[in-house]
Amino acid sequence: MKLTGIELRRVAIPLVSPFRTSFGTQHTRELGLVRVRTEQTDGYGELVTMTAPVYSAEYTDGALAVLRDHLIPLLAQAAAKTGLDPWAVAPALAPIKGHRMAKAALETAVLDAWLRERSLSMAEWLGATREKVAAGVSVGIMDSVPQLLDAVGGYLDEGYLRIKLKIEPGWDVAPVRAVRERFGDDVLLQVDANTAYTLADAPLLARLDPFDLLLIEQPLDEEDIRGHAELAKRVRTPICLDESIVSARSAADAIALGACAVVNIKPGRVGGYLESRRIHDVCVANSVPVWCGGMLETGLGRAANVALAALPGFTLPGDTSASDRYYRTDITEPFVLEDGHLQVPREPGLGRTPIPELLEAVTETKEWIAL
Ligand SMILES: O=C(O)CCC(=O)N[C@@H](C(=O)O)c1ccccc1
Repeated sequence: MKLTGIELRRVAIPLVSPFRTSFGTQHTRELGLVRVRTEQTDGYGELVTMTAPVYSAEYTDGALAVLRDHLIPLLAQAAAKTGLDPWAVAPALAPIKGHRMAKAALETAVLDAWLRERSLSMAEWLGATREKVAAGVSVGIMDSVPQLLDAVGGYLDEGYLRIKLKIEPGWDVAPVRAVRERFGDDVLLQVDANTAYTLADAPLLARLDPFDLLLIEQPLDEEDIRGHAELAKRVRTPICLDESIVSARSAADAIALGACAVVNIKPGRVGGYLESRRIHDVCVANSVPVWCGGMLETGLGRAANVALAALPGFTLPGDTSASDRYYRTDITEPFVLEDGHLQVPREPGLGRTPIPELLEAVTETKEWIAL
């Protein structure tokens, strides 16, 4: 596949409500967009970095710079010789260390274009086995328990099949207890700490055990694999890793060390959808259930995540919520919750394309790089 140029955009989309996690509160989602132009079509990849490097070391302006100054020149060199297929992208970018979200955006754009040229859907190419995926929803830290209960009640009324509560020290046992007392024991419920605790908090985290949670997500520092393995011996609730899992290798290591019983697969965090499928395969081989995490993606990244979540090993509802969980207006045709599920796109490529006037309305900067 011959590439003719690449466009980088920085977009800023207002959130329908502030989203608070243990590392801060977001009012607007500032992310990047990569468009790869080939002789026949366009391909899109979403850059899921945060505005600041608070979830991981990457951040949007830095990722756009590394794309412009390092990753795209390398890709252009590889493409100039033999054209480019999706599985050749990661090897071409390997000389650059890290920057997995930036690499994921570029690889996904190339994959999208390659699929569109062949009228293949992402779901078909990945090996999806489902036509729709169960949708969970992530609920931020709130100012009060009553406010949280209103939010959870609203999402359950909308039909979400799983509730994920963000927690941090001082906002953990009480909100979980309140949700259980109000909505009962049958609601699928899990918590996400985003690395906010230490092993010394094991007794506190064990106080979550009576609430029959599906999992506790990333309680400790992303580099504390041993700590998670020790914590798993001191709490009954299954440990799930997010920030710690950056590749199939790190997933295999964490599983072998007993650091996690569940894995959140986030394509941007692990360098793209090809590596995501490898992590899925490693987890399935170890009987470790996986679910698809989210980075408040627009309909573009959301479409790819829904296709990924349709693979057989994704047995838990993921953070693949409807578009209106975060955005009043998505930049693509929105994803709509239907009986607690999202339909897996079967159109060529990601199955969603930006609506030009909506994309322009949220574009802060854009630049074209001819190849
Ligand atoms: O539904 C979504 O897309 C967001 C799910 C979610 O809570 N993501 C969290 C996370 O830590 O997993 C996150 C939010 C914002 C930025 C980074 C991560």
